[in-house]
Amino acid sequence: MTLSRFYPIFDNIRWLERLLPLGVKLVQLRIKDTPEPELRAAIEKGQALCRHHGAVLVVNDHWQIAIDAGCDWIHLGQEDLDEADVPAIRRAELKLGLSTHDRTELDRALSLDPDYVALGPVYPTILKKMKWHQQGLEKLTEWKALIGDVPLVAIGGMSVERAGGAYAAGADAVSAVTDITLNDNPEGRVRQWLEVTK
Ligand SMILES: Cc1ncc(COP(=O)(O)OP(=O)(O)O)c(N)n1
Ligand SMILES: Cc1nc(C(=O)O)sc1CCOP(=O)(O)O
Ligand SMILES: [Mg+2]
Repeated sequence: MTLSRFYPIFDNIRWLERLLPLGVKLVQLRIKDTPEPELRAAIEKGQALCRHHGAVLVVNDHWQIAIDAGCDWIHLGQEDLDEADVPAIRRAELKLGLSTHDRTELDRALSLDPDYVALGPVYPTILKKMKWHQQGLEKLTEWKALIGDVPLVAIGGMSVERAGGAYAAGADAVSAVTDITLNDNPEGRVRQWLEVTK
């Protein structure tokens, strides 16, 4: 299965309603601090919107709701893995993307036979506080050599202008949040992303 090269991440379904019609084919719903009924409804709606637009939805963190809602993909970080029932995720035939930041995390991720591995933050990110400042493009090249055919996602401080460097360094897909959501014209920015990633 080939992962779409552009992989934006949003924190609510209003972004999906706005941007899926432009042709985004892979998107993550990363919803934090939201009570269960609202969260479940958002994931179900996100899945329906993605199906309608022929896009793939990746649900961040909430693996049980993703299973219940019949979703196809889940993304988990290392702390999420401490709590998640990976065999249940596999039994439900969800594809699994995993975050990595160092070799120990990569070894753990690879032991779980992931459907992609994400490396970040490639550049400094303003979205969340992290103990890693920036990994750099060289680390993407190192990761790609280590993971072989497993798709590699570059995340953290990515922009339209930086995407080419990440692909050249070995990334198969590039994720972005604030490059789109803080842009004065998110629709225009997504069109630029689609142009550089086609
Ligand atoms: C594509 C992608 N890569 C990394 C992350 C980060 O996941 P995690 O470390 O679990 O942190 P949170 O996003 O849950 O704060 C991601 N979500 N997506
Ligand atoms: C959610 C997330 N995870 C990261 C990691 O390195 O695991 S970096 C990141 C934030 C990405 O946002 P932006 O594109 O605005 O920098
Ligand atoms: Mg997480």
